[in-house]
This record gives sequence, structure tokens and C-alpha cells, in this order.
Amino acid sequence: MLKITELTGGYGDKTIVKGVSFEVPKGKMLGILGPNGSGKSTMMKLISGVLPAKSGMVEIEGRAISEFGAKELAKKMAVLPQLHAHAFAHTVRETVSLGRYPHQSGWFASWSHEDEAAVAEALRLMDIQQYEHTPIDQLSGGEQQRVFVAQALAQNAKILLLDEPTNHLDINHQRELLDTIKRQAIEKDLTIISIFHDINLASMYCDQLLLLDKGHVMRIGEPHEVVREQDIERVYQARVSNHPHPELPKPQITLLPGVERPRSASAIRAEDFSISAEMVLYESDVPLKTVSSAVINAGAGWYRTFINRHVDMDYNIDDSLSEMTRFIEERGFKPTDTVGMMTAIKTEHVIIKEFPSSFGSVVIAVTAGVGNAVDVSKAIERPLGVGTINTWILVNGALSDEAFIQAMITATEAKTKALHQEGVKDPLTGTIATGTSTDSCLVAATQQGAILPYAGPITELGGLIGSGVYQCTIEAIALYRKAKMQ
Ligand SMILES: Nc1ncnc2c1ncn2[C@@H]1O[C@H](COP(=O)(O)OP(=O)(O)OP(=O)(O)O)[C@@H](O)[C@H]1O
Repeated sequence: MLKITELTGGYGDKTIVKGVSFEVPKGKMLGILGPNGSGKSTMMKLISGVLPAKSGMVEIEGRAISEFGAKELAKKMAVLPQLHAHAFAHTVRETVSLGRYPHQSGWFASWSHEDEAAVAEALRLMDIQQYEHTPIDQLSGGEQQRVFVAQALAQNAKILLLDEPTNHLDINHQRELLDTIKRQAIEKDLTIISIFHDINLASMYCDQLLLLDKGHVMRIGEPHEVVREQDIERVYQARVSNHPHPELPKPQITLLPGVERPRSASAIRAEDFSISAEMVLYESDVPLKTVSSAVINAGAGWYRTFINRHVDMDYNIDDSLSEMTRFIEERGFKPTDTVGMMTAIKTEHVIIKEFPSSFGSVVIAVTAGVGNAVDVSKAIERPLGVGTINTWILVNGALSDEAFIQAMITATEAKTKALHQEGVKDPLTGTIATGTSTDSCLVAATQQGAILPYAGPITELGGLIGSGVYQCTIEAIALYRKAKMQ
């Protein structure tokens, strides 16, 4: 275990690191974050003893590092420095072998089996055996970086201090290196402190993070306690947005540009929709921020093409994703820029309406096939046939994440109310239907103009969505019923 208490130090009269305290238990990895010049490397130098501290303590398992001899300390602690000016005249194997120096004794050091095994293991872990006899200066920056990490690993110390270990590495080698280091920490009970410039990598791999600001600890804790928008923005002086990692409970940030997106003169208009026998199509000049439960590109994203495609009643293709992607490509659209839904009802039965407001307008488009309507409170009791109400809400305005979700809720409530009003029943239970079995909803916004933080019924936007979806759904049901009667 490594314990740092009130560590203070710097260069000459210049105090860089000011009263830093923390502990890292065995088997854990602490990531150091902070902007350029905040004192990260200086702190590492103080911890490793390369730079004497002005005050404070660094203890390894309860013993101050000042009590260790140089070789004894090197057996406990391996350091990957930020710059590797040394050793460029050596081969890869020779460079990695230098990591074994604390384990050599006497003037005529004897190279043991243990030394050989440690070097071989380090070469293997960093996947650099193939360069074993290559002079280091003939390797790429990323390959060299792996050699220096191998040198630190060959030292077989229980504490690893790494200054930007992923420097120069491509994304796969970043992952491989950090996976290896993390695995080593767990399997060999290593204590690891590592400096990171990449906040997202640090969040993904570290158990604890320390955010350094002008030599002070601004925040320390688990990644979710440290990777917070306001703190990161203040310390790094950059606009960021925080979002969840898709697979791990580790927050990630996205850098936001200082330069604004050029404003588009065009807005979403109902008359710009086109309706053919194949599809209802809306093509936007600018990408719209979209949240949907579509077939293609469901979830959140930015898209310019919106398709509600007509398919036969008996459309039943196992891989509808591939089939729909092909359909989009064959029509000259880009699947990466398109949200696509399907409906069995005729596209001419779509209802598209524009609702003006004080902030801009909302365009709503609904197709409603209610032959297989469902009372959702009884859905679990029996199998369901396919049926679809597709609801699109396109907003000329800038929605918050909250507003996107509220818009979905408001739209769903309005749809259900319309079914109730029209007396649409679940054919299997005879009770009032709440929707159909495969309804889709889409909310998209220009993200320009008025900022719309909410979209519940209490807001103007929510009110428009509520009455708009209600009206459109009622009219769409009427068209559907009329067509069925004929
Ligand atoms: N050898 C030195 N002598 C005098 N001042 C130094 C020395 N090394 C670093 N400094 C100063 O100490 C401050 C902190 O530097 P340090 O290298 O610790 O920052 P850092 O957080 O690691 O930055 P970076 O992200 O750029 O690597 C800087 O203002 C730097 O100019």
C-alpha cells in the first residue's frame, strides 16, 4: 500500500505540488488527471523520490521512502517516465533488461534465470518479442512506448508509477496496454498510479481518480465522483458534456467545440415531406438530433433522412435490419444518416401537420394501423399480432435530453388518449387499446433557435405535442378505418 501525506515540493523556490494526500491500496489503480503544467509529473517525481519533497511523506507499507536505499526502493517501485531520452543506443531486449538492475548484485552482476524469465514475460506482455534484437531507435513511437512499459514491468516491483503510458499508442494498443496493466494489478496485487491526458481512458480503467489543479487536489474519488462536467470545465477551461459509457458504469466526456455550428436558414416544414407508395420521406438540410425506437438507427443520434416505409402485411424477414439497410442504399440514401421505420398501412394514409408556436413550430406525422391494437395492461396474457402506430415529432428548436424523454412520454399519452377517444379496442380482450404491439416513436429537433428544456404538458412544447399527436392520431385512425371499409 502506498500512502502520501501532505506532500509538497517543486523546483528551487517554486512550489508546484501543494499538500497532496491520498492512499492507493494493493491491487488498485489510481489515475492522475489535470491540465498541462498542473504538477502531475512533478508529483510522480516526488512520489518516486527522484525529486526530494519540501515537506510531507511518501510511505510504502508504513515505511517512509527516505528510509529505503536506492536499489531497495527500485525493487519496490518501478517508474515509467514521461520522456525516455536514455537507452536509444540499445536493442529492445537490452532496454527491457535494464529494468532488472535493482535485482543485480556486486560489480560483476550475474544474470539469473529469474532475470531472464522476467524479461521474457515483459516482452510477451507488451507483445514486442518480434523486435527483441531491433535497436530501439528503429521502432515507431508506439512500439518504443511499449518497450519502456516492458522495462518497468520487468522490474517486478509491487508499485508502478506510469507517466502517460498510452502516449503514442493507437486505440487498440491503448486498450491492450491498459488491459495488461490492469490484469497485472489484479493478479499480482500491484499498486498503480498513472498519469492520463485521456479522461475517458482514465475513467474506464482506474478504480480511483485524482484531479489536480495548480498543484492542489481538486477532487479525488471513484470516476463518477471526479468526471463531472463542472469540475472538468473549470480545471481544464474547456466545454465538455458528460455521458454514460455504453457498457460500463464509468462516466465519459465529450469535448464541445468553442466554435458554434453554423446556423441553418431552413426549418422543418410539413410541405417538405414527400409521400410515395413506398415511403413517407423527410429529408432535412441539417442533421437533426434524434431519439427514436425505429428499425434502423434507433436510440440517439444525428440524422438527415427520415423514412416511414410501407411493407406488405406479411413482411416477415428474419434479418429486417439488413433488408432495410439494403432498401435505404438502393434508394440512394446513406444508412448511417437515416432513421427508418416500417408500417403495413398505405403511406397515403399518413397525417402530417404543422403546429405553429411562439418558439418556432412542431411538425407531427402519424401512421396508424390499429387492426392489431393492444390493451397493454393485458398484453402479457396472450400472443400478439404485429400492428404499428408510427409517431414522428419534429421540432424547430433546441431540446434538452430531458425534453426528448418528456416529448416521448407526452406523445405516448396523447396517442393512448386518441385510441380511447376513438373507441379502438384490443380484438383479443375487447377492452380499450392503449397502442399496438410494435409502435414506434421518433422525436427529432434542429437544436437551433429557442432552447426548450422541457416537453411535459405544462410547457408550450408539451401542449403542442399533446394536442398535435392526439389530433393526428385520430385523423390517421379515421383514414385507416375508411380504407378498411372499402
Ligand atoms: N525541472 C524543472 N525546473 C523548474 N520548473 C519545472 C521543472 N519541471 C517542471 N517545471 C514546472 O513545473 C510546473 C508543473 O510541471 P509538470 O511537468 O509537473 O506538469 P504536468 O502536470 O505533468 O504537465 P504536462 O501535462 O504538460 O505533462 C510547470 O509550470 C513547469 O514549468
